[in-house]
Amino acid sequence: MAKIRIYQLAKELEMSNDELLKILDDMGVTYKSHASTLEEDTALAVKELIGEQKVAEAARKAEEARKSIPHRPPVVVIMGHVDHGKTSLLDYLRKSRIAEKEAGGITQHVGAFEVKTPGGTVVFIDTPGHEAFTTIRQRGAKVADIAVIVIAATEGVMPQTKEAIAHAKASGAKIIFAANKMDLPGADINKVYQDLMQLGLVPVAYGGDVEVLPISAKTGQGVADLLETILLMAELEDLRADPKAEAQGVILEARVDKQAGVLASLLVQQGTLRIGDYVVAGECWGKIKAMSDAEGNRRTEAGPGSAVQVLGFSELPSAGDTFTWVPDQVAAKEITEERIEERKASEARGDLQRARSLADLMRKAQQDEQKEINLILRADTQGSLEAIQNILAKEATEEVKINVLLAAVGAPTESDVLLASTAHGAILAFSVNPSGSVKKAAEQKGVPLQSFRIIYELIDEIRKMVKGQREPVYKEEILGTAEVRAIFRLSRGVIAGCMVTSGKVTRSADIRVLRKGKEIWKGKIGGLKRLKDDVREVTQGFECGILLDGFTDFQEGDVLEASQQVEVATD
Ligand SMILES: Nc1nc2c(ncn2[C@@H]2O[C@H](COP(=O)(O)OP(=O)(O)OP(=O)(O)O)[C@@H](O)[C@H]2O)c(=O)[nH]1
Repeated sequence: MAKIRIYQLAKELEMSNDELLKILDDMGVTYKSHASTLEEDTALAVKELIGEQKVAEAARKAEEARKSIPHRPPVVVIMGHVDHGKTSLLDYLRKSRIAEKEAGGITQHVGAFEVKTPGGTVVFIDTPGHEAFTTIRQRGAKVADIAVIVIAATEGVMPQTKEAIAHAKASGAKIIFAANKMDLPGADINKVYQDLMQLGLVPVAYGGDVEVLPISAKTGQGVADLLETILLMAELEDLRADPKAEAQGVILEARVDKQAGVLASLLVQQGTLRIGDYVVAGECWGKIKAMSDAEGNRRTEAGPGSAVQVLGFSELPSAGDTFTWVPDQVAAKEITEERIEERKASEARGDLQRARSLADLMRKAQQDEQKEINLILRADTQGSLEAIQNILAKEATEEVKINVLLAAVGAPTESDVLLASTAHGAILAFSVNPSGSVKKAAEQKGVPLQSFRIIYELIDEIRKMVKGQREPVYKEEILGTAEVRAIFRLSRGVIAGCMVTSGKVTRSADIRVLRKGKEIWKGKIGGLKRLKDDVREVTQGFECGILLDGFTDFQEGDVLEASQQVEVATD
């Protein structure tokens, strides 16, 4: 930028001459009039200053806009080891809520309920345990802001307590511990403190920042303090939601009622849902015909933090799907149809890339530029677990952080698979055998699960994973061949009508076009059809239509050779 006159710069910066002159005064720049020329350096400095001011102004406005959005109640899930008192605590909270109401108040299960306290409202997810929570999380929806993990003070931290901590951490929820059963003579809160310390969680009572509240779900002792702590934590989190926004939230549960039809419980997270609104959730849509809340009251609208049961979905939505408001039926139908099409196309393409080993996971993580690898460790003894964790700590590098979600004694469980699947992690098992059902679950969800018997093999695997040494070696495997018998020129491309003459042709295969035995093109398939349907593969003896990605110049008699790259074991 060369020299510039003040009025020119003012025009460029879309401000008045006087405004710019004032800025120059503040900067200590001397001038005669608005027609004076500014040195290049000065003009640049002015521009920079104005730029900074604009950014600051935009940030201030954004913050102001955020602050004008009202607070919303925190959503809490209760987790913990079996029999530690999750259901009892939920029951107590539910009852205390009804007690305030007139006698005879009925409740209905709508997936969540509100507890009103003088300090504010708290929404509790009405299903204890992490299964429900994780199923919801699996679909990518964040439901709970805070997890209350119940620990019986008569027993202390138990295996599922650790699992619950891992689940809560993986979801990004804040954690509050409730040391339960304090009414029993055997209760010892110090044991709970010490057990938590062992996990690296330092309770407030020991100078740390981990909240541990003594309660009794039976007598209700401490429950008010627990609610207060939840609300305090929520205040720090500054949770807000705009009731005027388009309604959006999560499906908590759904079922078919023989008389009423599809009943879906949902939690409104943003905006206000009203009778007559159209919504889409996954591949389903609905027009809200009726809504009712946990008190059994009919509702005409539901704002942020409300859990309601709604009537009006066309089909059964899945728990964990997010729902969003759409303007009308046309939009609702179009969006869901598009989603169904997309899913079918991706299934036909065989898109679902699944990591099968740690090395796969590592590579995928690198592709996604993910810097953390999430692992679940399972071993036969505490000693082996510690040894493995020490090794992991040593092997992690600047680039690759290893995050142990859960390290526990015993065989991997289905809940581990859920956790790994939500966190895109892997399970390493040492000297423990995963059951058949767990292996199957891992397979289905695409979670790498590797078992080791010899510690050095496990160390080796971890090293390779971290150092990314295990460069995959691929070899080509011929799947089959198809012969071009007819050529169809359509608006969307040229389709080769083929007969599969050997093996099979799959949608994801690499294709070589051979003419008189010579390769004339190589690439991918753009579409594979049997009759009118998109298919994943066609086997020998069947006819199919093949559309290639970037090749249209077919001739009858051309041979399409399908192959795929397979990874060769290097050790
Ligand atoms: N004395 C006493 N007993 C309690 C308390 N909380 C729960 N219990 C009892 O402990 C047992 C287990 O409580 P639940 O609430 O069913 O525990 P849970 O964690 O929901 O158990 P699962 O649903 O099986 O995982 C029941 O017999 C309860 O009555 C408490 O604060 N004090």
